[in-house]
Amino acid sequence: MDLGIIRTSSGIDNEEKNREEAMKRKVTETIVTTYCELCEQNFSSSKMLLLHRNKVHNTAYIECHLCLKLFTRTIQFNRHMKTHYGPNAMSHVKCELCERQFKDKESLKTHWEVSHVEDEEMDTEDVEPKPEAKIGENGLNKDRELFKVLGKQEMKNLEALKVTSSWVQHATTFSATIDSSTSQSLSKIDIPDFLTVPDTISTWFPVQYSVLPALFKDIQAPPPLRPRDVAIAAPTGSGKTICYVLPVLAAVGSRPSNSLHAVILVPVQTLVTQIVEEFRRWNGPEGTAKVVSLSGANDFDKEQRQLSADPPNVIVATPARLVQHLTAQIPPPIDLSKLRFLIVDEADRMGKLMREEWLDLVEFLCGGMERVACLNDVIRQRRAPQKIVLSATLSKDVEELHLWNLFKPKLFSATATKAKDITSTVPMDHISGRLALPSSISHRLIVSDSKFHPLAVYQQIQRNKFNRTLIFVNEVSSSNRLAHVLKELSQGEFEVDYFTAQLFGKRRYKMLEKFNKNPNRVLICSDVLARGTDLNRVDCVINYNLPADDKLFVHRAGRTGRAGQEGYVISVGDKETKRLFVKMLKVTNLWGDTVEEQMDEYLFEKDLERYTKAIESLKTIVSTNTKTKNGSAAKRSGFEAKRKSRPNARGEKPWLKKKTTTTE
Ligand SMILES: Nc1ncnc2c1ncn2[C@@H]1O[C@H](COP(=O)(O)OP(=O)(O)OP(=O)(O)O)[C@@H](O)[C@H]1O
Repeated sequence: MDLGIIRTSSGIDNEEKNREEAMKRKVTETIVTTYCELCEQNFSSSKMLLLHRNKVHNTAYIECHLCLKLFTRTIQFNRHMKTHYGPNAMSHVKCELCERQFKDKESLKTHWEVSHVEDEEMDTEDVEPKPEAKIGENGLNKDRELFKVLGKQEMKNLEALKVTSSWVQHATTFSATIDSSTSQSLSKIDIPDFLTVPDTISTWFPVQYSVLPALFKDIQAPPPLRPRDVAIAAPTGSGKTICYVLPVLAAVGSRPSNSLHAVILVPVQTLVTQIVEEFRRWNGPEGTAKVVSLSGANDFDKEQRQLSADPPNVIVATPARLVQHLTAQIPPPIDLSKLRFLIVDEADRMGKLMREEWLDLVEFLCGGMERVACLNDVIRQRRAPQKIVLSATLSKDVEELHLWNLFKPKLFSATATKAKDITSTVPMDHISGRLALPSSISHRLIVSDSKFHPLAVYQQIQRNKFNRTLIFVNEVSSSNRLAHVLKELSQGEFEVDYFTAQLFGKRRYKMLEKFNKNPNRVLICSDVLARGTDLNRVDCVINYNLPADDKLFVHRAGRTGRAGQEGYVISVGDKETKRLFVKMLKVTNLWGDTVEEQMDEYLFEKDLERYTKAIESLKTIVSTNTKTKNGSAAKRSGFEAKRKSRPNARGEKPWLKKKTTTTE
């Protein structure tokens, strides 16, 4: 026996021990990043999860044959191929057995040898004909319920399964339509007597009547462990804001302590001011709860001083500004350890990177809200804040919902609106099972030559005598030009303003206040106002440029027809844009009730003269602007030359120094 390899039993044991310790270390080190909603198993990477889902739950995935990345949805795979491998990336050779794509015949040949050759050998056996797929009692293909026997490779086309979380399927539903039959009287819900009901509120809307009792119950009789998180999916303008304003004020109470009770996060500044206003409406003039807004509209240092001098009970903020305050100084001036509510309005607008950008930090400062894996976690996190996420287009996608790390979530979802029922064949990608416009909104598409679009918009406003009109454009430049042409055409019939993200601070609110207070207004804006903004009685929303997707169409349209009032949406386009528009809206049947109106050239004749004058004056303005821009550039260079000609701080004129020639 070679002495070199004599190993005492202890030697073997040590090795075993080291190996076990290494395994334990590896297991503990693997950070659980994701888990399977269906069998609650944890996985160290989304790729492992996808493979598990494909193997155990038969959900399909598509693998990019070039970078081997996995996708659960074809649309993601196509987008990946187009962005990474060019527009014709998809036109590759396809393996007819497993339908995988390969960039050329060579790679297909190697793939075939690797993964199908043994099949051919196996095929030489006389394989009995495949039995008819037996359908189980739950309507699933019984074959698919059987696990594959190890060592038996069967490449078969897997059907994509729509994986929906159980809590999404068992939602508490309410009517999406707001009228006298679905609203409830105020006496049906007991609200704390220190809250003042605004005069405009006379009944509870369906979403409020469905959500408020559940949240008030968790406040009046707190459960032994943390209360269940809540998700709310209701159409635009259905009164979702009050669903969290009242519970937060009730939790703060009539004699508030100095601790922070609630943080409300919204995607844009305009919403911060609007929600603080809603708190003030219910909080009454004395205002027991101290509500503070943190956003780019205020000065950062002033906000910091206010937070340290007078700690608030409620913070309404944009995520970026909140993180700025939480990381500006250690310890942060905001104490999240006693938070009762963490609320995110327009949740689907926060984007996929929100967990990296702010959610992890906020959860860490709330005392840790890691994914609950056992009872010990539940007990340790019993003081964690209750999360409430809301949106009119909350996504149903399991991965997106998974990002919120909701604790035993309860979903409150609107049922289909009367006018927009959708057949079951339409892919339901949104929580409420459908993208829906409030039934009080009607949509009209004006098809005309693109050079007459401003004139078509003017004629629609003039013909329908809209009192307040919101016009959405996609570029800032078109808002200025459209505003100029409409001013020239209207000649004082109505006021035209334009609102873009370039407007800062108080000017935004002054513009909105002017629009809210005065009649006969037209406000041209970008999508910064598309979500959540609650403007006073907007009669009509005009899509001068098409929205980027169906969700944005719903949010833009939701600026009108709020609280059950009547609203009109007009989209302006030419034949090409109509084709794109129909394609975008047909999938979720938002195109269902659209009325199409063809505006031919003869309809514009009566205003053609004024229109050409308006275009001429616009051209002169644009050309003068470009001249001034060049001029200022020239001036700037002239200014540069003058600046250089002046003596420097030491009174020297370095440019006069003669170049000293070195003589050897
Ligand atoms: N019970 C009620 N009775 C009368 N008006 C109400 C009631 N609840 C809300 N409103 C009014 O309805 C309008 C829309 O409310 P809110 O902004 O909360 O809707 P929302 O669902 O948040 O809309 P969005 O999805 O666009 O954010 C507001 O002007 C609000 O004052």
